[in-house]
Amino acid sequence: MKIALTIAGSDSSAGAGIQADIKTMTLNGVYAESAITALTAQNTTGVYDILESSPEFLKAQLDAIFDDIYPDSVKIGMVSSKALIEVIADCLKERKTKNIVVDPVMVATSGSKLLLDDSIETLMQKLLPLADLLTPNIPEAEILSGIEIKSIDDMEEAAKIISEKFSCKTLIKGGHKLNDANDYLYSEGKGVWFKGERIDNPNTHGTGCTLSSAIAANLSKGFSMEEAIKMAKDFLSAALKDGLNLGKGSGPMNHAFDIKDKYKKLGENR
Ligand SMILES: Nc1ncnc2c1ncn2[C@@H]1O[C@H](COP(=O)(O)OP(=O)(O)OP(=O)(O)O)[C@@H](O)[C@H]1O
Ligand SMILES: Cc1ncc(CO)c(N)n1
Repeated sequence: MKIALTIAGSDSSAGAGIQADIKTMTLNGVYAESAITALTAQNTTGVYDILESSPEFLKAQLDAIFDDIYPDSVKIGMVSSKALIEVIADCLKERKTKNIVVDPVMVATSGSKLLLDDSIETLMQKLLPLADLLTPNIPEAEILSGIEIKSIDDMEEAAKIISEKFSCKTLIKGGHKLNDANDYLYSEGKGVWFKGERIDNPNTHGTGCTLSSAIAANLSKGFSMEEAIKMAKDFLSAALKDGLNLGKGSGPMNHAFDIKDKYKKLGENR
C-alpha cells in the first residue's frame, strides 16, 4: 500500500484540515499518516481558538513518522508560525522527501486567519521552494505573485510568476472566487486548464484541503501531475455533489460518498 503524509492543523468539525486530509487519502486508496501543526477549535461558522504545536513536538512527530513508515507523498496545509515552517523545511530536506504538495493556507473559508502575517516571508523563503506543486486559491496567489487577480488572464500570469519564483508547478484554484470550478496549472513553461463542473452547493468547507490531499494520494500511487489533478477534481466534485448539509455555516462535504451505502444498515437508528 502506498503512503501519504499530511502535515497540517486539526479542524474539530472535521470538514477541513487533518481530518479532511485523512478521509480523502483513505478514500483514495492510500494509507494516511499525520503530523499535527496546531489544534483549532473550529466549526462551520468560524475558528474560535488555536493551540499550536511546539516546534519540538512537531519535530518529534515527523521523526517518528520518517524513522518508521516512510511516506510516498507529503501534503502540507496550515502551518501558522515561522518556527514550525522551519522544522518542516529542515525535515523535508534531510529526509529527501518526494511528491510534496503545499497548500499555502492563509485564511479559512469562514474568513479566519490561519497564518501569521509575519510568517509569510519565511513560508516563501524556506518551504515553497521545496514543493513539487503549490495549490493557492486566488487571494493566496495574489500574495505569492504580487499581482492582483481580476480576470482569467491574471490567473494565468500569476501562476507563471509563482511557478518561476519558487521553481515548482503551480495550480491556481478558481473555486468560489473567480472562474467557477476551473483551475489553472502552470508547469515547466506551459499552462493547462482543468475545467470542473460548478456545483451549486454552499457547503464548501475544506475544499482546498481535500483537493491537495487527493492530489498527494494520487502522486504517491505513481500518477503524473496532470492525471493526479484531474482525478482529485473528480473526487472533490463527487463529494460536493453528494449534498451533505451540516452545521449553521459553510458545511463539510461527504468524503465517503462512494461507500456510504455499504455501511448504511449499521448506522440506521432503531
Ligand atoms: N462550487 C464548486 N463546484 C465545483 N468545484 C468547486 C466549487 N468550489 C470550489 N471548487 C473546487 O474546489 C477546489 C478548491 O478550491 P477553493 O477555491 O475552494 O480552495 P480554497 O479556497 O483553498 O479552499 P478552502 O475553502 O478549503 O480554504 C478547486 O478545485 C475548485 O475549483
Ligand atoms: C485546520 C484547518 N486547515 C485548513 C483550513 C482551510 O480550509 C481550515 N479551515 N482549517
